[in-house]
Amino acid sequence: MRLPENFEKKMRDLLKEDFDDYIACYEEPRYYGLRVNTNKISVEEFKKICPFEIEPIPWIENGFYYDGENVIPSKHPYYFAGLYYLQEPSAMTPANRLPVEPGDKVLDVCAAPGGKATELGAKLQGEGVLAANDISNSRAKGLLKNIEVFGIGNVLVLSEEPGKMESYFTEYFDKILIDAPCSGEGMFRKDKKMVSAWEEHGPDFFCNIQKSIILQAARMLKQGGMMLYSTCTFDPRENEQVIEHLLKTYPEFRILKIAPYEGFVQGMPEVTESRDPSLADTVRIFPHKMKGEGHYLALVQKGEPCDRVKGELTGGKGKKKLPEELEEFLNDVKKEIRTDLLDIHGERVYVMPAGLPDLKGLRFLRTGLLLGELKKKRFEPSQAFAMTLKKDDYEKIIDLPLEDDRVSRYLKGETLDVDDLVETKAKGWYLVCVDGYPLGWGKLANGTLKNKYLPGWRLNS
Ligand SMILES: C[S@@+](CC[C@H](N)C(=O)[O-])C[C@H]1O[C@@H](n2cnc3c(N)ncnc32)[C@H](O)[C@@H]1O
Repeated sequence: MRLPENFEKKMRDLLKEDFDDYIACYEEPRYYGLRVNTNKISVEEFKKICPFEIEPIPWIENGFYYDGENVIPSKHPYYFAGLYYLQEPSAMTPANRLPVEPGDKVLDVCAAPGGKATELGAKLQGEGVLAANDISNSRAKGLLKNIEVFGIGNVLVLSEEPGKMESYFTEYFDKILIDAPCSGEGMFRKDKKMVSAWEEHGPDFFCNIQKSIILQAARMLKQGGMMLYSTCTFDPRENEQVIEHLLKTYPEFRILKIAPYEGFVQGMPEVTESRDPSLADTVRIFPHKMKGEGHYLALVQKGEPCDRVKGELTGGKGKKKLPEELEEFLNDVKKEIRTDLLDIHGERVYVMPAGLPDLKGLRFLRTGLLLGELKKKRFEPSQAFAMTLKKDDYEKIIDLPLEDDRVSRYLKGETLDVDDLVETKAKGWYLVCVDGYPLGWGKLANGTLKNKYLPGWRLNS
């Protein structure tokens, strides 16, 4: 593989006697990873039903290697059910090592396409709020889709400059992840195009952006809150030196230890001016030391640790009178929908996360969970809502086994005959599942199921 000369020289200086092992890795195949959505299925259960061979990623409890040269997990119905996300193994580490708890207010500053945001959202287990932002509007669309497939409803999806968000969210978040835009040196083996991108915009270009973003994020973090900074690059200017910049500007921050793994390499205080020894508690992932492509992580805390104010975040404005057609639909929903948090904008009905500040003026792709739309005298539930449900959360289910060819026909958008599965007179909105995991809606009449699977998500669309 062709690597730029100045990159090789830099890596030789950085790695010294390890350089030969590192460079030899470029002759090896890349690693493919899959991360289980623990919001929908336990790891144990997933191992039982996984239709292809997987091998545990030793430092990620819900992460597995798969043979990416021979299987395509992105075409499998379980992928459409949001049971897993495909992600390079070292890229699973940042969201895994940020200690998010249910009820936290969490920000992912550079979130698209959602590899880390989906894990942060799963860790919240429906409590608290995930604000997932990406400055690129087109990339934020992919982010929204991945968050919806994962069934994360307590969410804000934004496309903003972090500098603009600051005044809305000053010291608001308990946990922040910054997976910064970077020169991508750790991705050269995975994606050869990264090499020419690096030649165009290298570490010097990115380190100034990273230094701005980390300070902007720092101002949105609560006292006692934790922030994890990560990149998929090796250059010290984008890693230890960015953390040094944060500590210099805001001395109330300190570096925390990251839950260890034998393959992790310590951060390098010697590549900074301050030589602060606590930089050794940051983590470097190198492909010659463990089975992952490459990353850098630093976990920091602002001020002294303090308990999150537990309990209910302030809710909506009391019980609301709901439109009849919505009430009727909700009769079939067995899980609690907080009607005090419902927000109706024209036809669209949302369940908002509790305790949000006024967000007017920010660019959003989604605020809260889109429950569905009020059409003339009827309510149409959304695809996103279907994905947040478990099989037992809804009264009317069509549960197809994986081997049933109606699974792929449903995912392709076809109308299905299901008279063998429902009573003759059954009708209305049905939640279609594969092996008990919801895929989307269908509308039943006379034994025929009209396909309501979201057109843009269909198999082969
Ligand atoms: C490394 S990628 C994020 C990958 C993502 N965290 C994941 O795991 O799927 C960096 C992202 O930062 C976004 N970005 C670039 N500059 C930004 C800025 N100033 N503020 C917020 N996001 C930015 C890019 O559009 C890009 O999607």
